[in-house]
This record gives sequence, C-alpha cells and structure tokens, in this order.
Amino acid sequence: MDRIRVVGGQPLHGIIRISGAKNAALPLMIASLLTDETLTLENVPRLADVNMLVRILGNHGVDYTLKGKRPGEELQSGQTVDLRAEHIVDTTAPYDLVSRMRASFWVIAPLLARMGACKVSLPGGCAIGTRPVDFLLMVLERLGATIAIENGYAIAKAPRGLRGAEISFPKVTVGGTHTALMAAALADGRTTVLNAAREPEIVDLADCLNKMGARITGAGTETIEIDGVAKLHGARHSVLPDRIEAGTYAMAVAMTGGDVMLEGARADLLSGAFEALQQAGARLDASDEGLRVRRNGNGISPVDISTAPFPGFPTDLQAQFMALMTRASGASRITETIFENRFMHVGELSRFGAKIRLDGDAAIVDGVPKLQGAPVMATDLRASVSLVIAALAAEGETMVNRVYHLDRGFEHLEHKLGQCGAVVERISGHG
Ligand SMILES: CC(=O)N[C@H]1[C@@H](OP(=O)(O)OP(=O)(O)OC[C@H]2O[C@@H](n3ccc(=O)[nH]c3=O)[C@H](O)[C@@H]2O)O[C@H](CO)[C@@H](O)[C@@H]1O
Ligand SMILES: C=C(OP(=O)(O)O)C(=O)O
Repeated sequence: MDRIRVVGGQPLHGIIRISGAKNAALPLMIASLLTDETLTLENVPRLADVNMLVRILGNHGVDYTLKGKRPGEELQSGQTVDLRAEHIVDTTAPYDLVSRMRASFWVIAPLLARMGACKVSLPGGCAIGTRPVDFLLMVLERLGATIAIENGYAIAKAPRGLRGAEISFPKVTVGGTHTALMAAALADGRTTVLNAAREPEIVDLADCLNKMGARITGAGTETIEIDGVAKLHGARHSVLPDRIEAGTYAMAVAMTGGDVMLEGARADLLSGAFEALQQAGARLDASDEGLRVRRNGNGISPVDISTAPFPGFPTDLQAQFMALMTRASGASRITETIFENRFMHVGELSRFGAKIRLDGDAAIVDGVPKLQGAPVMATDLRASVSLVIAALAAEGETMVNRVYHLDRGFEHLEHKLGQCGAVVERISGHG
C-alpha cells in the first residue's frame, strides 16, 4: 500500500486543473445500463472508484472502451470512455464488488427498470455512519417493484415493468434521487419526486438522461418530474467539474497562503463553502478560466459552519474545513448534520497538535499557532485529504498512510500540489 510524505511550510502558487467530479461520473456511468446503445462520457476522472465501477459494469456485460490520449492532451485532461450495455448478461451485483463502494448499489435502478429483476448486494463505502438504503428501496417499491432482503442482497422484481408514482423523501438523499431519476426514466407514466436533492451531480445526471431521450424537468429544484419513455438511446456527455476537489484545494491554499488558479472550477458549485472560505480570510475571484484563490498576509479567521444538503455547506468538505480551522485565530464550531459518524479525522488531526473536542454532532476547534508533522492515517476519503491539508501547514514531515482512500477521489493529488510548490511525494509499496 502506498503512503504520501509531506513536508509542510510552503505556500502554494500556480495552477491546478480541476478534474471531472467523481460523484457525477459514477451515476453517469451507471446510467449506461439504461440503453443498449453507446454512452460516451468525457472528462471522466482517473480514480480508483471509476476503475472499480468499470469492473462492476463489466460484470453486467457492459463493454468499455477507454479512448487513448489525444495530441495536445496533458496527463490531467479527463479521459473519454465509451460504455455500451448492448446485452446485459448478469443482473446480479455481487458482494465482493459492491461492498467496496457505496454508489455501486445504484445499479439496482437501471437493472430493474430495463431487465425487470436484479439482485444487488447491500453496499459498503466510506465509514462515516450507518448509511441505510431504505429510501432507495422505497423509491423502487413506490414505482411498483417488490423488494426482499435475503442473505445481504436486495432482490428486486418488477416483471410487468415500473409505473410512475409520487415519491416524497422524508430526508434529502442524493443516492435516493439518483435512483428515482434512473428508475422513473423507463417507467410507465409520470413520476414526481418531492424533497429531491438539489446537488449539481443530480442536475448533471438529469441532463445526460435527457440527452439519452428521457423527459426530466425540475432537476436542481426540490420537485423533479419524470415522464417515463419506452426506450433510451446513446448520447455524449461531459462530466461536470468536481466541486469537492475544487473546495479542497481552495482550503489548502487558504491554509498555506499563496495564490492558485483552480482551472475549470465553478464558483456557483461551491455554494456554502464559498462564503465560509471568504469569511476565513481567503480571497476568491471567479472568471471564465476558473476560480483564483489567494491568502496573502492576513491570518485565518475562525468560522462556524454546519453541513447541509446543497446549496448548504457540503459534508464532503467538512473534514477539510476542520483542518483549516485548526490554524484559525480563535474557536470555531463545526456541526455535522448529514452523517452521524463523520468525525474520524478529529483524532488524527490531534496528532498534529490541533485542539479539537467533540460536543454531540459538533466539533469545537480551538485554533493553534502551529501544527507539527506526524504519522497519520484516515479511514475515509475526505478525512484523508484533511490530513494532507494539515500536513501542508505543519512544521516538518508528515507520513499519510493508507493512501488508497485518497486514490478513490483525488486524481494526481501529489502532482497537482507538487506543481504549486508543495513538497509531497508518494512512496510506493508500504502499509
Ligand atoms: C457517491 C456519492 O455521490 N456520494 C455522496 C452522496 O452519498 P449518498 O447518496 O450515500 O448520501 P445521501 O444523500 O443519500 O445521504 C444523506 C442522508 O440520508 C440518509 N439516508 C440515505 C439513504 C437512505 O436510504 N436512507 C437514509 O437514511 C444517510 O444516512 C444520510 O444521513 O451524498 C452524500 C451527501 O451529500 C455525500 O457525502 C457523498 O459523497
Ligand atoms: C462519502 C463519499 O463517497 P461514498 O459515498 O462513495 O462513500 C465521498 O465522496 O466523500
């Protein structure tokens, strides 16, 4: 297993190209199961989760072609992939594949909609809470499927196809909304989704499904309407830029100081994190090129945040913001409202000398004047990168272990930070 070594203390200066969003690419790839024609996706990030999903889709019979690099393309340009589910040869998604990644459970919606039956292992994913799938199963039942849970698998059946219905989520759910879009796209009649997730990745999936012939309106609002169609066709779609990656590097610059252009980042997608970064003392300037982030001279101000569904402060940036607040000139309160166990980074940040205590669903961070490098390890993706942010500002050397979490969601992290002056290197083959 690889490790990442960071020597802190360098401000970041330069350009970081923002990749396609992991959390958009995954449902878009899964949507390829809805048609027997080719779905071409551009700007797909090179990530372990993408590779894992390719294996899962391949198991169902999806042909996958990765286009070679074009003249003039750099390492950091996203890849273009063709996905063709002409023949679905297997409607079972087995435990050993699905247990490694939460989003892989979402194959249940297109498999059921197109094939009328499927068997999907209950999911795994980041260890950030219990993460049930009851709302996702509720969606399929509302659309007329029968669901049984047997030996750790969800067995879904809809032999006469799915029927449009009204679906009202008791709580905003991204995965539940993706499931509703994909299942209802091929259902008979109209589906209305109430209290839908408004995340940009939902809008991206709806846009792509509409290019494939679906009839979806209202994505990005609380109410989405889907008029089912008999068949979807192939399409070409470019994955939207990763707002979590952009927010993470913006927080890294706010932490170290410096001046970085986040090429391709979209300020409108950063939502609550944009204001929080400004209040913390970073200067953000949006342009056609991307988002320029600067912190020169002034210190880091303490800011209270509370995570919330889009357009609130994203839970996927909570750990990174906590890392930033460890160096603030005062106390901040960070409240996590989405996942009940998303504070695994608190203990690891303390290894740098950070002062953090937990108070129910909140962490109180007392900013300290300096952090010191340490050996650290995280158990989930965003927690891991929060340790890199702390390491960039810490005195001396940090060794981040279990880098495979980072490789799930951050493309070429050490290269992107390294070209902005950070001292970051990957050490291959260690636990
Ligand atoms: C691959 C992907 O896109 N993952 C993102 C997705 O995860 P994911 O789609 O799993 O998260 P959800 O939005 O569904 O979860 C929101 C809340 O609803 C609860 N819930 C969800 C489904 C369900 O059936 N029952 C239930 O109780 C969850 O436990 C959580 O408390 O959105 C999260 C919230 O923005 C992000 O942190 C994840 O990075
Ligand atoms: C929690 C995340 O991923 P997943 O939903 O796949 O566990 C994430 O992207 O931060």
